[in-house]
Amino acid sequence: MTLLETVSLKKYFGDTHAVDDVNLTIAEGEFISVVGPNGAGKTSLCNVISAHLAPDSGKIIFKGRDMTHSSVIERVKAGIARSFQLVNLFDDLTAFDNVALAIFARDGKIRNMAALADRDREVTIEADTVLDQFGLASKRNEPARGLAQGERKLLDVALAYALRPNLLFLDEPTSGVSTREKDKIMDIIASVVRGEGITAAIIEHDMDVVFKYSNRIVVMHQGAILAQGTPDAIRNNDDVAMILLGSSGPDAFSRKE
Ligand SMILES: Nc1ncnc2c1ncn2[C@@H]1O[C@H](COP(=O)(O)OP(=O)(O)OP(=O)(O)O)[C@@H](O)[C@H]1O
Repeated sequence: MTLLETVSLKKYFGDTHAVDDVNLTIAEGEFISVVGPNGAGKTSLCNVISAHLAPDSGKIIFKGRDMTHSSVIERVKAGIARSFQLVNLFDDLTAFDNVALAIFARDGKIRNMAALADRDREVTIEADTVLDQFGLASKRNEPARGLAQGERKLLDVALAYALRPNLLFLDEPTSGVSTREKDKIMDIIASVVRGEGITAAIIEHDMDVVFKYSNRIVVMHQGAILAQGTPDAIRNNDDVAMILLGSSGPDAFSRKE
């Protein structure tokens, strides 16, 4: 079943066509990657889908509802959450407090102090479960600023996950970490999203990560979708290799350390 559909979506910055007539459909349960050279429009597309940017024209349909003009909060409530290229943590708070705050933010208003105390117990259990799912239980009481880069990336994804989305959009979840850590981070993310039946879309530059974890790859170039298909189809698409790596053929995609 279709979860998200963009219809002729456009976002221009002056003469720059950051998102140019994008028709993207994401089905429930998919794990897609959005790839493309720097400036292709990947983050702009994500920003428009999450309401961090308003489109110039086009539509965003989520769960069959037209959400084009809805706010970030309305989209989070509907089930769209995203993480950012640069992690967005409260650095002085512990890993636990970061997750607990995301859970409280998701729930909104609390009626009275008794309700707050009850909720506090539930949130503690839920936040500890989330930390455990993301392999961060042993870092529970450490301030976010003291965590290693890979742990910070995971905590950032955990905050988006704590919003209980149906669609989780992750902007470069493995940027700035070593190749070995990338696989560890992606194994954890893939296991959580698949285990919970969450639909995921990641923006990613490392094609080994993209080929390993995606069911479908969407290639953007100059704001538009240049190609999309299974990892095998994209691996063997010479136009895609030319655009992404400036060379042709499947060998262009082997990881270079
Ligand atoms: N706020 C903005 N104001 C003006 N131009 C912008 C703005 N945001 C993005 N752009 C431009 O829109 C185009 C698409 O940028 P975007 O960041 O979406 O690409 P990207 O594919 O995510 O790139 P990268 O892989 O480098 O993150 C680029 O030419 C960029 O300079």
